Amino acid sequence: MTAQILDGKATAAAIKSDLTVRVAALKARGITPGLGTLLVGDDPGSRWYVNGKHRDCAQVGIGSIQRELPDTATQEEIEDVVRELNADPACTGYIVQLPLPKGIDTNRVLELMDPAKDADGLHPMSLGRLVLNETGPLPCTPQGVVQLLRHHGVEINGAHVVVVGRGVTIGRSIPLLLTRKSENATVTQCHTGTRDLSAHLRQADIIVAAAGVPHIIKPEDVKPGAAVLDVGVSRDENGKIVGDVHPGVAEVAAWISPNPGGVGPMTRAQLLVNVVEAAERDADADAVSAG
Ligand SMILES: Nc1nc2c(c(=O)[nH]1)N[C@@H](CN(C=O)c1ccc(C(=O)N[C@@H](CCC(=O)O)C(=O)O)cc1)CN2
Repeated sequence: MTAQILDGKATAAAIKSDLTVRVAALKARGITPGLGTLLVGDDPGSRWYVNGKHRDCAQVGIGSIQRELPDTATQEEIEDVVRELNADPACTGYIVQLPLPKGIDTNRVLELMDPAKDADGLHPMSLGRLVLNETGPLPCTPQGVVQLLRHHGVEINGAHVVVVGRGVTIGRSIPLLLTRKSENATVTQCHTGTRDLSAHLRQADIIVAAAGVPHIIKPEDVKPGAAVLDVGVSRDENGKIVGDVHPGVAEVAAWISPNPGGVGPMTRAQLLVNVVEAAERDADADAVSAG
């Protein structure tokens, strides 16, 4: 068997094309959605991601607000920029690019964000809304995974999904999304404390690998016909991405997401979805209050 590709680039392009129409409709109502980003430090990877987010905004017609601080920035300096973005009327939603430099209390920064402007779905209020099944921004990478599966017609309803990893941006929240009634999956979450990871993986209809450990998912761990999503990003000595999934898995799985070109572009597309949905919610609320 050679797996079919869960094509994140093409799926993200389709989402962005839909968003272009929705942004034009907002502009016709006098509203231009704006995405703000705060980048602290000069990590080339983070800078690349942030620049990509602004390129995406330009593509669909969303405005950009780009804020940067050096890696010597103090907690107070970072929090001052967060307050400015909270107050900026041009900024519909924003993200603080993670990770922040060592010594910065990330949770304190995220908690200071106006939850109504949380474009990442990582504010405690947004995560709480997800637990309570309320409307709000969804965490971008986990929702990117769900959309990638849906777009390719991979059955999630009733599937046994094994998630490897428990990091805040992905592993922690993906079971919350997949166990909603609309998705209806059964989820096993594995992590560094899991005994016999292979035994869990072999039961999975869908594997979401977000461990950040190169090639931790081996062909012999995968049930023939499973769908395998590679969310892990490690780098080799030449800076090339090495995912969590061994290339040989493509011979066993029915579906596989490439890395790069799989979940990464979906993360960026979902960020734009969150901004446009926030602008649409604001516009509808304004229309109601105007009578
Ligand atoms: N505030 C946030 N910080 C971080 C998040 C996040 O969702 N919010 N996730 C990651 C980084 N990230 C988004 O910020 C991100 C990662 C990867 C991609 C992407 O498109 N990757 C490409 C390949 C890129 C390359 O060659 O290096 C792909 O997979 O095709 C987009 C966004 C951590 N921080």
